Amino acid sequence: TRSTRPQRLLRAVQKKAIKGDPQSVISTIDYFCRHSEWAMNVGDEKGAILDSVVCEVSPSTALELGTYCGYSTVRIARLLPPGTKLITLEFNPDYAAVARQIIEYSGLQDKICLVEGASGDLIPKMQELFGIKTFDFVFLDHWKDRYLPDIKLLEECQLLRKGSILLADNVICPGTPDYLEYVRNSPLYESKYFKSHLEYTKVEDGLEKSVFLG
Ligand SMILES: O=C(NC/C=C/[C@H]1OC[C@H](O)[C@@H]1O)c1cc([N+](=O)[O-])cc(O)c1O
Ligand SMILES: [Mg+2]
Repeated sequence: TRSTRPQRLLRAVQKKAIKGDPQSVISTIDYFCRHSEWAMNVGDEKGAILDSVVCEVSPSTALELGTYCGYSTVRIARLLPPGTKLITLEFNPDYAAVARQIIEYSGLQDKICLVEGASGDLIPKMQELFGIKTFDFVFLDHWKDRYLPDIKLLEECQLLRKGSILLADNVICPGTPDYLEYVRNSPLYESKYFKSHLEYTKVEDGLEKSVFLG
């Protein structure tokens, strides 16, 4: 049977990127998605905004919802100081299998813990599985209708603290209207929109950065 797009993306990384070099893995994926096949990575333009927020927060504990092929996982982990952990949750086992290989190829496997499963099931287990008290940084990039229920779950499980930063992809395209309405109107958050474009296109999209006020 025909290979899948994630498998073709992985093959491009194994063929063209330098093993152990996260930046070359990132550049190879961006080149593949611009010149061969579009894929739903956060991409280079929004990725630069993601980089600047990760550097500003310099998190000790970080959570990513929606690994896909591991592009943003590698982008985030390459900026984390030694001894910090990025936990990334992926529901789709085929995506997870590709992401594991891309993460390993980048050489960042010691900073990343990829867990397969539904975010709604795994978030309440973060304390027991990883001894996590609170997350300094959360990147939301999974199913768009799960953003709102999952941050409410993070609140209920007391996994956010004063100053925790949420960064959400695709708040315009495909769009997360209920999430946006919540973080922009709830007294629990201070929210800011970073205008950009849908990865590898001219379509408007953006990232929403929200500080939990506790
Ligand atoms: O659905 C998107 N992401 C959620 C991914 C959902 C799938 O991967 C994680 C989950 O296991 C599910 O199988 C998405 C879609 C577009 N898009 O343009 O359609 C652009 C993006 O940046 C996106 O993150
Ligand atoms: Mg996205």
